[in-house]
Amino acid sequence: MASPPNNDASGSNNDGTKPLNKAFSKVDLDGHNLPPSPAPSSPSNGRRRYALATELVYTETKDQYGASSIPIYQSATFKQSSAGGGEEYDYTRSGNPTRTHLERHMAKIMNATRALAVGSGMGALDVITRLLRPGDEVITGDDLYGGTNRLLTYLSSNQGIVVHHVDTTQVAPVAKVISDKTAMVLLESPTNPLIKIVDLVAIAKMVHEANPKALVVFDNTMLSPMLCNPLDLGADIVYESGTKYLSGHHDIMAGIIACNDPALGDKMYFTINSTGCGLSPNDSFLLMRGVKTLAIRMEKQQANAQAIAEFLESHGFKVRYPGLKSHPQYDLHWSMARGAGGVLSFETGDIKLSERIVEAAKLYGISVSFGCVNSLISMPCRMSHASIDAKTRAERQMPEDIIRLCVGIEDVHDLIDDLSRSLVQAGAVNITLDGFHATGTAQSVAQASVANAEASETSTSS
Ligand SMILES: Cc1ncc(COP(=O)(O)O)c(C=O)c1O
Ligand SMILES: N[C@@H](CCSC[C@H](N)C(=O)O)C(=O)O
Repeated sequence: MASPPNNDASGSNNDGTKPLNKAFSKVDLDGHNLPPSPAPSSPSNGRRRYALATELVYTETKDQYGASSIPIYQSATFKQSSAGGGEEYDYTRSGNPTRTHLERHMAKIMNATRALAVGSGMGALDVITRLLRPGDEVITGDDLYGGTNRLLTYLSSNQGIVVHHVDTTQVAPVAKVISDKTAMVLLESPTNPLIKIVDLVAIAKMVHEANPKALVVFDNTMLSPMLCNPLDLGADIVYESGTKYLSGHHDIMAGIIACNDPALGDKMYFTINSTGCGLSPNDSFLLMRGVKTLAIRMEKQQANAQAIAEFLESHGFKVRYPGLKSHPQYDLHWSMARGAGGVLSFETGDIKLSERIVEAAKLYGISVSFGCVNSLISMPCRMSHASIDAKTRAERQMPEDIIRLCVGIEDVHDLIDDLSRSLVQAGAVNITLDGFHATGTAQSVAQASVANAEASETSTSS
């Protein structure tokens, strides 16, 4: 995993569990020292016995033939021994053994007592927002995944829900709008695509004090349970798009919801059974198979992302990535997370230039989504966030030229070579004797961003 800022020798594993043997647990496969957990203690609540990488692959299947991989129970119905029923399963919409196996595994991985698997990340948010009633208020961020923004806009236009979009990187803007009508505070971090960091711990504390009935809901798609356990940091409900890191191969759509309150879990299960959005047996199997390699994929993806972020920054681009010390919320990120993840974005200052870079790339597929084993490149304002109208994007200061890189597990030299070639081919860099440097617009964007960061540092310290 990438290194957090402080490097003491407290002796816990990088996912917060206690090592049995310090000598081995603090050395990774390459013999480098592993950093200790920067996250606040991150207790396992008694559900996880081993380090997360071990728990991801360790499962107990209860199968009559001792199958070591959960079978796909591809059946809509289950026979009952009598008309009275009473068996665990009757109908796959209500429950299916393959899905149950995945849900129990995910609960363990997410430090939850209950996990629920549905057909997509948006399906997960739909289930969660059905806890709301007309007149309820939701507080959320001003840099949100486009689909989340679209669902919230629908709820406010059609379901009588009031939605406040505020800057959730700080507590004060949330505290300003919280009231006894607030039913939900919906957070996402790092935000997609501006890679802003949300202070979950401080916001959850403030929300629970100001309105104990309000639920703090956290979208952990960008980090995955490998890097962050929001339930340990104050969230009441956490959800993720299983389409991304959890499954890891962009071959399924899935969503996972987790919580520690049995009553909340029952309410959300009621919605899943009533609406029929539970994950199919086949996709439950694929998600179960994919999640076993999450630790090793994430380790490689974020090591590659770190190298690419440093490469771009060293050549004068304004890069947004929480693994870079230049990220304005670097310390805050590392206080909550065990790694920086595999998504970064950078600006060029020119939409056409960004288009040329994206289209010149060969190894990076032009595609939405992230978290899969192969690298992707996109222009969020045209693609993943196109459902946010241009005026709102401008109000929220989303640069139209922003390029998002979702880094995979390829050889990092190939990835950097392909990016360098694309930058040169697009005319984004000048080649000089001492290497190459961002040209005109890209360079002035980077310089302006340094000037802005220095100005905001001066204004906060004065
Ligand atoms: C941060 C985030 N949350 C939720 C979703 C929704 O997930 P899905 O596409 O699986 O519905 C996405 C992407 O789609 C996302 O980027
Ligand atoms: N056309 C889709 C776009 C999906 S974006 C997927 C992913 N979350 C990302 O950020 O790339 C839609 O309208 O939802």
